[in-house]
Amino acid sequence: MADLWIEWSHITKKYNSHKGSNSLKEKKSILGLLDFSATVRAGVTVILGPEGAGKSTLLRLTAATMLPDDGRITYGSREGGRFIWSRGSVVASDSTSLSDWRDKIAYLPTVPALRYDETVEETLLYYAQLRRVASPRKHAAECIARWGLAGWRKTPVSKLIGPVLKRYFLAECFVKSPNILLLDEPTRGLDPIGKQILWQEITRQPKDQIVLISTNNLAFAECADDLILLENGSCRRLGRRKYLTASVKEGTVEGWYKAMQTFSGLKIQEN
Ligand SMILES: Nc1ncnc2c1ncn2[C@@H]1O[C@H](COP(=O)(O)OP(=O)(O)OP(=O)(O)O)[C@@H](O)[C@H]1O
Repeated sequence: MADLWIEWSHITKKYNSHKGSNSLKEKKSILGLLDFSATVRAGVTVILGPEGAGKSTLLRLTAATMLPDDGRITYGSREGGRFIWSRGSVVASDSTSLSDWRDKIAYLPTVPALRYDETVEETLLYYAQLRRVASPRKHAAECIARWGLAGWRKTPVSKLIGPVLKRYFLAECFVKSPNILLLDEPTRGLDPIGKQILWQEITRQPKDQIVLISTNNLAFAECADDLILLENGSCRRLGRRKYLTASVKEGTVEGWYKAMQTFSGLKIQEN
């Protein structure tokens, strides 16, 4: 898909939290995103920000697993039309539907919910077939090999644990060959080899794909073409990584993030 983009326009999302005992429950509103506006184009964009800044909220909304309270999200491409939706209503669409766009998205939440009794090989083949990739059997087998999952090929997914399970979930996202790949904290719980594979896989993705990654791992954020800095639910900075990092003497994402921190007291916990 050529010239793909996502535009978030004045997105606000609040969560309701109920505190106290059942009879005296106090309803409290917690800010997820506040008037968030930004646009990303094809390439790898890493979302940074302190704990609770709204990184996961942004990915959830973009994956359309949750509705914003306000604002609109536009998914667009030169050939594939345009799709704009806001609070669950379609504002404008060029012959595409939300489910058409969702089919183009693979999303890895921080805590994936689905666990299958089918084997690693069966599920990855199923997803390759579902996405109608060319030669699905070969595609799934290559994915298994690349993610170092050959030893678990015949293992039911429900029996995987730890870093191997994380590698499987990542392989599942990549096997779908999506146009839009959304990864929430992909390095969390991953072993060093898994991190290396992930880096290779991200950097070898087609350049017309949008890859959005939320991470607290500043070394890993060096894989980005663009960086978004979120603070208190809003976009504080968005720009090319190489220009942003060139503005600090270290020339690294970590150096740039620390420089931003000195102005606002941002704190990040690496994993
Ligand atoms: N399901 C939920 N119910 C209530 N509050 C929530 C929920 N999900 C997120 N929040 C709150 O919304 C705010 C933004 O959370 P979010 O998870 O989007 O931030 P984050 O930047 O991803 O943080 P982290 O780096 O800790 O994952 C936080 O204050 C969080 O506690």
